[in-house]
Amino acid sequence: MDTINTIAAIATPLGTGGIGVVRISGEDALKVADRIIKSPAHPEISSMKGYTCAFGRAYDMEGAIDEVVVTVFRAPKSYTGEDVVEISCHGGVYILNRILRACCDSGARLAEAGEFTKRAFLQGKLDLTQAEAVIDLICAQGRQAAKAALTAKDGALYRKINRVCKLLVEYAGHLAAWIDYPEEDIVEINPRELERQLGKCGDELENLLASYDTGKLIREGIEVAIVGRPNVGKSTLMNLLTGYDRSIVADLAGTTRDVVSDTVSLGDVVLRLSDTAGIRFSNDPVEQAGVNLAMAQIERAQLILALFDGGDPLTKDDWKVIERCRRRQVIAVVNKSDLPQVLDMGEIQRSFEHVITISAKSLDGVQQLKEKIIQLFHLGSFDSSAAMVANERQRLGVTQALDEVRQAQHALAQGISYDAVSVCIENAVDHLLELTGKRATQEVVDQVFSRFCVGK
Ligand SMILES: Nc1nc2c(c(=O)[nH]1)N(C=O)[C@@H](CNc1ccc(C(=O)N[C@@H](CCC(=O)O)C(=O)O)cc1)CN2
Ligand SMILES: Nc1nc2c(ncn2[C@@H]2O[C@H](COP(=O)(O)OP(=O)(O)OP(=O)(O)O)[C@@H](O)[C@H]2O)c(=O)[nH]1
Ligand SMILES: [Mg+2]
Repeated sequence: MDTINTIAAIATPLGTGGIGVVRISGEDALKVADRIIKSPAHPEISSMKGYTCAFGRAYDMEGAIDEVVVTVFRAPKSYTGEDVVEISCHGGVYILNRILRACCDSGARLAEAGEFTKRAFLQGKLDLTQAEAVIDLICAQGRQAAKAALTAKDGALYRKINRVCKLLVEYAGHLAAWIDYPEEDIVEINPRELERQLGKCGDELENLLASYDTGKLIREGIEVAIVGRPNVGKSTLMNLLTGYDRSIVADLAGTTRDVVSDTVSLGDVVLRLSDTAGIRFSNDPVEQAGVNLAMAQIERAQLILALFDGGDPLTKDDWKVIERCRRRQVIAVVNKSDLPQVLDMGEIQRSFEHVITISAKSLDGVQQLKEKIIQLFHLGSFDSSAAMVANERQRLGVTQALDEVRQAQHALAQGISYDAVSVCIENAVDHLLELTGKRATQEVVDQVFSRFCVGK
């Protein structure tokens, strides 16, 4: 057991920046600050009020480290619920590390990953789903993902789970009373009515699960492979979508060799794009290796943009691409619409459900391509202000709770003993309480916070 209960960490990214923050939390946070900060206006940081700041200098044994601004938060009104001191210094790796070391030499210890938020959880500031939303906020790459994470941080999922949980506890209590004191004057259980109520709880849990796949796409982005035979304009499209010269474009067939990847936001949607080598048979082992990578990318992708050259007839290599894309989520993109069109569109229409004609040169059709992607993944109907299940842990917990609720319903319908019904409902409650962390094992809690970075 660690005896030092005051933690410190660098809260900002370790790099060069305008300012950087070292954060201290715990009962000795103010004492630690007293030892390393000298502020002309506040000789004792520990006598500052909560939510106030002061200008000063940070010192260690060797002397002054930097000029800083110190912000004081007093328990319980802080992120962690404990006394917190934030030291804002100049944003350099050396200075940040030296101030952190000074904190540790003055009564703090290094924080573990996620320990600040874990303390907020232990102090009851957040439930586990809200803590998880903090990481999702940090990792959000687009508007929808950030909004959904903030909704969860505000407790939308927590409240929903809590509501269902309360109802189930009520039913379980009623059943238990009925089972234990059948001869007493307890309102009789109407199995049909209870079955109906359980059905409603089950439906709520089912609705939560329904948005999981779309939410995952919004959070993590869609893995998109841009493929096609050489010279159809894959790299040109890649550059157009990323907005800069990410890939080399040349009139030479076989220009792209490696997989070139980048992440872009198209409106609300994050695409994890991969530009690939043109698919054709080649005697050049290096080019062939690139083609193999392209093939592998097709297998991995959630969406394939299969490019064709509208200004050329279909070739054997085009057919290879068509074969590879069968039974996959594909948009056929017929490029170079600015050139006289000779491509057999009939064949393309027969081979692909979704076909978009564009010119990567003149940008014609690119907007339609984007809209098609949003439409294909049902991202347009995504409601980021609704409660939703945001990760595997939550999905599993809700699924297990739902399973128990459905079993309870089934048991009622079959006229199986109230004992069995009651056990199922109690199991469902257990799963829900583990989700919010009200009744979670140390392992579950540690697992959640192990996903955090140090300083959060
Ligand atoms: N400087 C700074 N910026 C930050 C944070 C921080 O800790 N420090 N945050 C985190 O890393 C986030 C903000 N989160 C916070 C959450 C709660 C409280 C807080 O003081 N809560 C009190 C008072 C609430 C109230 O007045 O209603 C409380 O919960 O009792 C502070 C920051 C993002 N920006
Ligand atoms: N006219 C016209 N030319 C285009 C268009 N898109 C790309 N090109 C040209 O087509 C040639 C090949 O483009 P790239 O983007 O390098 O083609 P690629 O598919 O990446 O080729 P590889 O990497 O060799 O497989 C270049 O000269 C581009 O300028 C278009 O929409 N219209
Ligand atoms: Mg290329």
